[in-house]
Amino acid sequence: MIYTVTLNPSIDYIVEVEDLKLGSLNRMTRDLKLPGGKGINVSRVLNTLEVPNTATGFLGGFTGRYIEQWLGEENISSDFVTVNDDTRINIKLKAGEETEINGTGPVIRDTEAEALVLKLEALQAGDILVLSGSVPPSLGAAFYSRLIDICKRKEAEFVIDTTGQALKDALALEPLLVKPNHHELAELFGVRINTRDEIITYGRRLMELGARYVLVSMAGEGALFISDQGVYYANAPKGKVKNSVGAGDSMIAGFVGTLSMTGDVLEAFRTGVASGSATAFSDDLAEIALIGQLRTQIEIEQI
Ligand SMILES: Nc1ncnc2c1ncn2[C@@H]1O[C@H](COP(=O)(O)OP(=O)(O)OP(=O)(O)O)[C@@H](O)[C@H]1O
Ligand SMILES: O=P(O)(O)OC[C@@]1(O)O[C@H](CO)[C@@H](O)[C@@H]1O
Repeated sequence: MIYTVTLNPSIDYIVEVEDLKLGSLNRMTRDLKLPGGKGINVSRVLNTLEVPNTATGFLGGFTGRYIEQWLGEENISSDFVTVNDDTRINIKLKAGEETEINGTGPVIRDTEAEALVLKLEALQAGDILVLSGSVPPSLGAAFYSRLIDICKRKEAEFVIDTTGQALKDALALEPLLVKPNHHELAELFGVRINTRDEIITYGRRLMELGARYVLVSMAGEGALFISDQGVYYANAPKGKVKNSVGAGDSMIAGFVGTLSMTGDVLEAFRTGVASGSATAFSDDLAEIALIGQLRTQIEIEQI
């Protein structure tokens, strides 16, 4: 079974404004409230791909209830810890460019944190835990390490999509997959990356540090897949970008879901790229018809 963990979910409030004027009253031309948070996005795309999974993490208040109801309506299995404070609302402002304003997240009390730890004690050998997104400050940066410890003890696998020290700490614990974009990769090693060869050099470094599979996404420039079997490049399909929020999460869902169902890493890579692009070309997350259509446009070449 695949479990996704979203420690800091959100309602993504997507707001479109024609010509943003700071310091004035602006009227929205369109707005949309979507359930968000990286692990929740992964669960929604896994569900679209008909890959069994359960979403967990923390949800609270009216915003938390909105997300829970939405997931219920999509028949997504969920098992969140209910927290006292409201789940955050993240603003995704579209005014020509995309600007994001993310909340820090609610306070998570010790008893609430322990309730999640207890839920994850149910993990079994062979399960995959997808840990995605920011950690609410009240939990402390080391919280992911606690969850990974449970994984290791239960002989489950884990995927981690986070940044900075939390990602560095996780690498030594041998994640199944990490998926930085090329900017995050450069930031992680404190370098500038200008060429594909440099991306490969630092991507390989992630493997040497402990990751089994590394995906480096490059938005419209496609993606690289690095494992001990070699390095592969996939082009990104062409299309009109509507909303790239969640493209990276969709890529993780496509990769992990296909890998768990087929064991074929290159098919997993192809579905990952198609799922990421299908989300970039949609208002909400990827739908199955578009994922299928885009899969046929992806060429994978070994480098
Ligand atoms: N402009 C685009 N055109 C085509 N495909 C795209 C585009 N942007 C994203 N994608 C697809 O989504 C995948 C992941 O995108 P990206 O590299 O932006 O990840 P990310 O930065 O983690 O995304 P985000 O943080 O927006 O969820 C890419 O590898 C590609 O397949
Ligand atoms: O603040 P975090 O946890 O780093 O990221 C949260 C977030 O930006 O990530 C998702 C897209 O990947 C959105 O649904 C959500 O708003």
